[in-house]
Amino acid sequence: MMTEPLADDFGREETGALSDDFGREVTGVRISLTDRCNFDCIYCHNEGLGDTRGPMEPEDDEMTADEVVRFLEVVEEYGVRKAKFTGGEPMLRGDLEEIVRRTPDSMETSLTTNGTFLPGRAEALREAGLERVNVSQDALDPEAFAEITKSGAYDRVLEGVDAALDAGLDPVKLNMVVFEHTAGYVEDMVYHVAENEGLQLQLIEYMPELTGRPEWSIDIQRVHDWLADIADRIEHREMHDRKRYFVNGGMIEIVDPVENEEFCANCGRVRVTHEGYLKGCLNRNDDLRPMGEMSREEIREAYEETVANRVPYYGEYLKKNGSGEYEINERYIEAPKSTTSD
Ligand SMILES: Nc1nc2c(ncn2[C@@H]2O[C@H](COP(=O)(O)OP(=O)(O)OP(=O)(O)O)[C@@H](O)[C@H]2O)c(=O)[nH]1
Ligand SMILES: C[S@@+](CC[C@H](N)C(=O)[O-])C[C@H]1O[C@@H](n2cnc3c(N)ncnc32)[C@H](O)[C@@H]1O
Ligand code: SF4
Ligand code: SF4
Repeated sequence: MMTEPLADDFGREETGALSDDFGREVTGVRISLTDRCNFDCIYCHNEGLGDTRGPMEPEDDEMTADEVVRFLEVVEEYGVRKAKFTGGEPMLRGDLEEIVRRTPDSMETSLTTNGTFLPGRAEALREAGLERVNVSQDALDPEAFAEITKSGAYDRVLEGVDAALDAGLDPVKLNMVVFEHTAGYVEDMVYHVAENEGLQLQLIEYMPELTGRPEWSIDIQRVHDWLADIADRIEHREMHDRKRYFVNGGMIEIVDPVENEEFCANCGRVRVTHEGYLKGCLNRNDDLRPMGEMSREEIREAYEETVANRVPYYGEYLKKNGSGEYEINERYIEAPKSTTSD
């Protein structure tokens, strides 16, 4: 089947974006607003920061709204045109609407959430300037959902998806982690998004790097092959070189970062932890860089250094040895380039 390149969806027009030594421009930031969560998904990587379990109350170490906005204003100077808010559960932040409202207008603003707090807040988020939302929904089955998320909030999540659609936060991407516990629900989800306007599906390959349990992984190539057979059309997204399959009018995107050098070679995002550390790669915790007291000058310095030190995880930070297995490139063991935290 013909695969068509997609129009640039990653804002690589003349933005003045910084590039790393591997020619990867950074045009997006992904900000964790908290590492607290009301779910306890069995697979959760928490954006590479460890366990989400713990108290639900706001914590002192979280960046304030002012700090988040200052950071966004600074990286806007560097051509960043996409801001993604995530967590933990970002909707546990009562000031999310304020943060979204104060996000620079030049940025496409989106949110990844478990959906439970969207009823009652989706409208206000839309009014504040949020453009779209990704909602995690791993199955169309309340029992499987409860087993995976350790929560009984299935109906509430469905209400959240409806609230987002009603508020015009579309397309709503349903995020489904594909692993042993969900593989049997992929087909249902594919037809679910085909039948429901405004929905898209994002099938995320289970990443065992930070969570352990490699035995839960399934071969994502099988899902690609099945979709390629039934798809009317296939596109490539510039971000991460992700594939998008169109089935009966529904769009299904596969996020397959595990041992995927092409994915890392097309990675143009810097992450920020809820505590205000810059992070060049989801899978690493040895490249965290504090932004000090978050003065504009400190943010600029830390951001420039972070971009300059980014390396593709698969293919450079990890390299294949003689037996074809990935191991840490000696360069990054001998000369760590950053302050290490946790
Ligand atoms: N390894 C790796 N995984 C990623 C990366 N970006 C996204 N993912 C995986 O995909 C999950 C879902 O991403 P989302 O926050 O919903 O958004 P997205 O797909 O990155 O972005 P949009 O499709 O533009 O909304 C993440 O939590 C990761 O598990 C990345 O740069 N590296
Ligand atoms: C860490 S959550 C944070 C936002 C929000 N709490 C949510 O669940 O959507 C962001 C995304 O990461 C995905 N995710 C978490 N752990 C993962 C893993 N081990 N492998 C692949 N994706 C994972 C989740 O499914 C979710 O879509
Ligand atoms: S809802 Fe999101 S942050 Fe919370 S445990 Fe699940 S994947 Fe992790
Ligand atoms: S370098 Fe690879 S693993 Fe790291 S954040 Fe980018 S795509 Fe993910």
